[in-house]
Amino acid sequence: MSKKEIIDEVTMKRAITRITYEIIERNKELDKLVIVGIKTRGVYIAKRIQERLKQLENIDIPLGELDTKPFRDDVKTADNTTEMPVSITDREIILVDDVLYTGRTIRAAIDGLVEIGRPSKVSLAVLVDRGHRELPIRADYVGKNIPTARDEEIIVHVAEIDGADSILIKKED
Ligand SMILES: O=P(O)(O)OC[C@H]1O[C@H](OP(=O)(O)OP(=O)(O)O)[C@H](O)[C@@H]1O
Ligand SMILES: O=c1cc[nH]c(=O)[nH]1
Repeated sequence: MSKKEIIDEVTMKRAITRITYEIIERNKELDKLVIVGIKTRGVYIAKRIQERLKQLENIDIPLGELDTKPFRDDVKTADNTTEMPVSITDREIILVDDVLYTGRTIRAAIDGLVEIGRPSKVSLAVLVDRGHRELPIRADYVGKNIPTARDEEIIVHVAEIDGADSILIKKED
């Protein structure tokens, strides 16, 4: 097994900045947005986007933290640790995650959202799309498309949890 860095801190920051510019370009009513990070690491990517929107547009967009575990189709947990600071009904949600793979986490995330409100629109931003979808789900904003083999793994490190920002690929030898 080998682990190799494929995206460094600077390139990861640029990718998040580009996603933020695309969100600004495609959303004329920024004050309707709610950013929702998927626990765990999606929350930290969501916070970076929120900070960049504040720097670029001087706007405070509310940020929620979504627990998808109670809505999974494999191993479910009973308690829901979702934290949402505002009502999401009639708001435009930007769901944020670090990696998009099979799409099953996003399917669960949509269930988690509709349980607490009725958004007028839900879009998806991911730092990495590694392919291999098992459901008809696609991202609206993609930081990096990284083609992978099924037996590889993409590992996103964020400074807040892992000590530094970086994206690694894990391969079986
Ligand atoms: O498209 P999928 O096949 O559902 O895979 C993508 C999900 O897998 C990872 O979550 P993980 O469960 O490893 O949690 P983490 O964010 O806490 O690392 C990643 O953060 C995505 O949420
Ligand atoms: O490679 C993968 C697949 C799912 N989730 C990850 O974080 N990485």
